[in-house]
Amino acid sequence: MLYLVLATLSSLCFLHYIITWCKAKRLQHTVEAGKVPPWASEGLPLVGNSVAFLRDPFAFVLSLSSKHPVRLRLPGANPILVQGLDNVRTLFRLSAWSNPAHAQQFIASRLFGMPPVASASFVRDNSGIAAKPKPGTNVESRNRICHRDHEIIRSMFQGPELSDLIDRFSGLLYEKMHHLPIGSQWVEMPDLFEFLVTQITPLSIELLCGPSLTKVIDPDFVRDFWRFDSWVPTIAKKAPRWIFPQGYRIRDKLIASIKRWRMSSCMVRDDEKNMTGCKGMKDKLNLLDVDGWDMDAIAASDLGLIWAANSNTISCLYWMTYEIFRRPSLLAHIQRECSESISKRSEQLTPKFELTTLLSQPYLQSSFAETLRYRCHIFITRYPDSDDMYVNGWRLPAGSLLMACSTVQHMEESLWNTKTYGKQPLNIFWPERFLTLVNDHNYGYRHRKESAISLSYDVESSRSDQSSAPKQQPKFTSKGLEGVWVPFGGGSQMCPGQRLAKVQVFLTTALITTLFEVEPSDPRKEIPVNWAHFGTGVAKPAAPLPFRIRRRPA
Ligand code: HEM
Repeated sequence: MLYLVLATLSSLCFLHYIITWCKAKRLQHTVEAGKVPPWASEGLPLVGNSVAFLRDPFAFVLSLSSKHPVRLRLPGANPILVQGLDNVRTLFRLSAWSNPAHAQQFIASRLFGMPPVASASFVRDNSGIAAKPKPGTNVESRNRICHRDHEIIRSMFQGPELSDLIDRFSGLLYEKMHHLPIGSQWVEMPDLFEFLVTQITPLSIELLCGPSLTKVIDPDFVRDFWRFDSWVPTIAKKAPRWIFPQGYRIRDKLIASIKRWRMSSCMVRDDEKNMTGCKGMKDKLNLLDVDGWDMDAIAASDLGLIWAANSNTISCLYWMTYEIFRRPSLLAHIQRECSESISKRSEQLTPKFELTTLLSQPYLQSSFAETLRYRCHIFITRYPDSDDMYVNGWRLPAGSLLMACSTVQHMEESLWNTKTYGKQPLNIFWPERFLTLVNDHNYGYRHRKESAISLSYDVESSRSDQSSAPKQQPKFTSKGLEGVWVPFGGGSQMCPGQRLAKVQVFLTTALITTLFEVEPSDPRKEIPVNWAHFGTGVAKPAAPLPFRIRRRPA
């Protein structure tokens, strides 16, 4: 009897799957303008795509057709996943049509604990992010939170304050690396991720908030910050506080520390103001005049910014150093490029790098690009709230949550050259994907017959592949990657911190590879990914990577 019930149920599920699949296919081939995307094929009638998504999100998004948008049935939301290169490009181009306020409200209150009375100010403001309010809106200028927040962030990370931030980060990093208590003897370390987190996070936080938050107010802040980071997927899925009190308790503690730091900064004498953080963080205090905002709201918003500034960048730094140190020939290229970038005015003990030269080195650039291609799994969201959005014949109804997924673009075979002339499949880290030879117009990553470089970078062969090194100097290229390589999103809402992230990752990699020898305990060990974080940004490792380290002779 049980078998009969099970057999009937699975037949029904299969039938349901076939019906939704056929509907999707029929719609895909319909030419009528303004068709709404079909539902993705689903196995179980009531739970939609939730089970498949929660069980293995990576496999799930790759199992969907990658050519057209589909509607998903997920827990608590029915977003439209925008797929297909032209559709993703159009979505990014139409970013200004979508209203980021809803995502901002969700992220600020749900993820970073902003009181609802303050986070509601985002959706009360329908005047848009531009300096000029949208026609027909009538929001008081002090309540134009979307525009004011956007302006503070833009001037901090893309405007005049950026070069100051870069200089300060460089200074802090040189100091840190010079004084790291590691000498000429090997030191065994339990985990590369923990090492980078402990060394680099305090610098990034000091850059924004000055030294007192992590040194005086709360010496456990960095440890708690990364504990909170591990709870982000759970909290983002609206898990209730009474079931997971620990994650919320850590968040409350971080917010309380930031609030104490904010209060203490207000009392600092004028001649000590440079100890209280960067200009942008001070400008954020002006938001206290927005209706509903108080110091709790500012502290929650600060936590969001500290998270945005650390979580992805340090994870990217980890995967990039992990790949470099397990591939001796790649390490040799990187060390050569770093040595070429050392400033002539450098002292012997602490080499200083010419940033412009460092940032344009081909192997550093291609390793960074490939790390983000391979390891970044982020949902980039857009929300058309008042009008339907039209994307290449598809009508995306107003009020729908639209998502593009970096994984879909980064793993789509038809967008990348993987087959010819020794090129590597997309499930392998291979920086040469982004390299081409000078005077060769057949770009490495695109699907073309001729290939630029055919180096093999698997761990096995990397120890002996020096002989196959290209005779010409390779060149980094990212031409034509709009909508294909999307770790920083796209269009007018693209990540404002990408320049700073690049400087932080390049400079830290340069100093570590120049000053230290680092040996993973087992270079062949593939570090598994913690898929719970899928959709939130650069992947987190699911296992420690023990290594040993010693200072290289000067
Ligand atoms: C490898 C490192 C990073 C990655 C992969 C990354 C990725 C992203 C992505 C995909 C978005 C959404 C873009 C869109 O909607 O089109 C975003 C937004 C944002 N990122 Fe980054 N990011 C990184 C580093 C940083 C850094 C270092 C900062 C600041 C110091 C930063 C600050 C922000 C902020 C404030 C936003 C929200 C912007 C807004 O709402 O207008 N990010 N980031």
